[in-house]
Amino acid sequence: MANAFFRASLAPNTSLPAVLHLKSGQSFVGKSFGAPRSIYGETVFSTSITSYTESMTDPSYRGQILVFTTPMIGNYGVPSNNAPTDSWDVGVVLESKPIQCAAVVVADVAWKYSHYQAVESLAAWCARHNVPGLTAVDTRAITTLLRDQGTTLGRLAIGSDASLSPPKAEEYWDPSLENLVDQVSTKEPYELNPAGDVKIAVLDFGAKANILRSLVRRGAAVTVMPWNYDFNAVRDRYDGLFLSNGPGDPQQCWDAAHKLRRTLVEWTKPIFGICMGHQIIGMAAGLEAYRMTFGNRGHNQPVLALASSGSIKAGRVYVTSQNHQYALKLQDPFPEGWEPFFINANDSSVEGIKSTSGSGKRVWGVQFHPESAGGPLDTIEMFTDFLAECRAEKLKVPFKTQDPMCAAYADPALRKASQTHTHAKQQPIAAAA
Ligand SMILES: NC(=O)CC[C@H](N)C(=O)O
Repeated sequence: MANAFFRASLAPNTSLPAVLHLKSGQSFVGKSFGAPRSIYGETVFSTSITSYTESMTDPSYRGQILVFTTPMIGNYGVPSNNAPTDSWDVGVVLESKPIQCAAVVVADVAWKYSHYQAVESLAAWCARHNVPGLTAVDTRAITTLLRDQGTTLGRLAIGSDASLSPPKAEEYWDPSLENLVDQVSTKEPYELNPAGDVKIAVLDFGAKANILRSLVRRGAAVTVMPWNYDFNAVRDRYDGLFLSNGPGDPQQCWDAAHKLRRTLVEWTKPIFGICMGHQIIGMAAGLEAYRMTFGNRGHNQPVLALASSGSIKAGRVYVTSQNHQYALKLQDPFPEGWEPFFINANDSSVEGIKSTSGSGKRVWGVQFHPESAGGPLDTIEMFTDFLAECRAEKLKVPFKTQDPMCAAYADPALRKASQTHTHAKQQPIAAAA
C-alpha cells in the first residue's frame, strides 16, 4: 500500500529552460522550478544539509541567489507557516512570512516529498511566493567557482529569457548598494509577551523569528523596534538591548552604529547582538567591518571560544549556524574595553567580541547564530546568559511602577501568567515620542 504521507508534487514547468549567468562570465544551463520569473541577485552557497525552509525565510538571505551544496533539496516538503496559537506565537513557524532569498539553485530538486507536517512541495512553495529555482545543474562546479572568485553577482534567466545572451556587466544588480535592512525591518514597534518579567528592546535589522522565540521562551517581554529607532530616547524603560541579524552590507546601517555609540557611552545595561547586530556593535566600538571572499553560510561552522562568559567556556569549540558575507577585522590591539570572544576554527575570522570585565559594560556580539533554526544548538544558552544578566540588572535598579510600559509586570496575575510561558502575542505599541 502506498505511504499515506508520501506525496508527489507536479512539476508544471520542468520543461522551461533556465540559465544561471555569473557576472564573471560563466553560465550554467538547467531546468526551472518554482516561479517562471527571471531575477538578478548575489550568488552565494550554503553547506547546510537540512532546514532549507528556515534558510530561505531568513531575512539575511534577501537579494541572494542561494546555491545549496547538498545535492538533493526538497525531500521533506514545506510545512504550513501559520503559527499554532498554543505555542510561542511570534506569528510564523519558519523564520519570516515570505521566502526572502531571490532564488534557489539545487542540483536535484525533490519533486516528491514526505513529511507529516508538509503541506506542499518546495517547487509549489517557490511558485506561490514568486521565487524562481534552478535545478539539473552541477552545484559542485558553481560552488568551486564561488569559493575561488568569491560571491558573484548573478542573473537567473527563465523560459524565453534563457535563450538571450548574458547581461552586460553594468546590468547586474548589486544588493550591497541598497539598504536591504530598511526593506525587511519592522516599520512600527510592536511587543511580544508583554507580561514577561524582564524588558528587552530588539533593534530589528531583519530578525529571524527564532531569535524572538528564544527571548520570549525564556520569559522576556520583547519590544521589536525599527533598525534605526532612537533607542536612546526610551532606553530607561528596558533592562537590556538586543541587536538582530539582517541582510546586506553593515555599512548601510551606520545610522544605527552612531546611535549605539552613544548608548555604549551613556548606558551600562546588558547588550547582545547577533550577526548584523554583532557587526553594528563592533562598528560602534571602533572596529572595522570588511567583505569576506565568499562568507560563511551553513550549519557546521566551528568557532573557538577565546574567553569564558556565562555558559561559554574558553578553549572549547562550538559548532554553529552561520549566514554572513561580512565580518569584523581582527586588529591588534582591540579598542580599549573590548576583546575577541570567538574565532572561526576554519578561517580565523572574528566570530565574537565582548566588553572586557574591567570596562564596566556587559556587551556581547557573535557572528554566528546561537538560535540555530536551522543548525546546532551548541550556543543556545547564550540567550539564557543574556537574560540572566538583564534580570540581575533589574534587581539592581528599583522597578518603576509608574512606567506604563512596565505596568504589566506590576500585576502579580500577569506576572504569574508570564511564568507559564504561554503569552507571547504580537501587540502593536505606540511609537515613542
Ligand atoms: N545574518 C546576518 O545578520 C548577516 C549580516 C550581514 N548581512 C552579512 O552578510 O555579513
